[in-house]
Amino acid sequence: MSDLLQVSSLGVRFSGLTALDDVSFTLREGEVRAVIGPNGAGKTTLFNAISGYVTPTSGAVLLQGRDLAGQSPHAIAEHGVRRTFQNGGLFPALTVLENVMTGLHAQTPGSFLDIVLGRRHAIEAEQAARAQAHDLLKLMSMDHMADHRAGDLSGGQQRIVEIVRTVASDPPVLLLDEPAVGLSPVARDQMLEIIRRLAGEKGVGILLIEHAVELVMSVADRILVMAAGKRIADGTVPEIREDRAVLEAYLGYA
Ligand SMILES: Nc1ncnc2c1ncn2[C@@H]1O[C@H](COP(=O)(O)OP(=O)(O)OP(=O)(O)O)[C@@H](O)[C@H]1O
Repeated sequence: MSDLLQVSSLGVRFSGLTALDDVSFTLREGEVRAVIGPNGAGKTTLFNAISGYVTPTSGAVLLQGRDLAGQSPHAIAEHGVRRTFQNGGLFPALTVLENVMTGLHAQTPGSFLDIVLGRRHAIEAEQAARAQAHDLLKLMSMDHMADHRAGDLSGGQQRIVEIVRTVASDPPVLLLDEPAVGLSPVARDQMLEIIRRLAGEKGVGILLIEHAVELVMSVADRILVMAAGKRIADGTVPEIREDRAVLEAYLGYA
């Protein structure tokens, strides 16, 4: 599989504090890549720098060869690097299906006015979007919730719908910030399954911040370990389990 994203020597400094120090890694198509590290390691800063919410002080973020570093969050999302936030904000009064359709909106030709005026191409586009949203919900085993109001769903279900909405536009890269935090064991398993399917069946490259190490070990293909703004290890699950620097710096024993 080819590299989708190449992060090279990325650095972020906040007036005197180096929050991210010369971090490099790659993300392949269909790969689940976890980023772990103790509090203050720089994980959120890394996500913010990749998605444009903070401006990197140095380095590059190449998406399929094109450098996105320093562009606005909106431009980076348009290029296909999408992220979810811990409280992503679905439209609570809309149904699950309608929320997913809002994620397709950018791809759907035909303005609201066209739809209101009943113009044929707009109606066809709307029907196609509806069918596509259903397919996506089915792929994520959420189709039975399609007509529920988003505001009536549990927190975990809302987070799943937010992920479905985020991937509705087929972004090549998805950044997930602690998707499983606070979920029940059942919802957590469902979330893991969804992450695997997005990578395995849709080929999305997924970058995942997660504190629950056992969850990371069960879902990630490769793990980037950070401490104090630096990359301290990078490798497959067995490699990371054996890595001395990780055991010492992250897990706290020598
Ligand atoms: N906007 C900011 N201004 C100044 N310092 C910041 C800012 N954002 C983060 N930092 C600092 O940068 C360092 C890295 O923080 P960051 O939030 O990226 O770590 P993290 O690994 O995500 O931690 P956690 O697991 O606690 O969320 C910390 O020392 C933090 O205080």
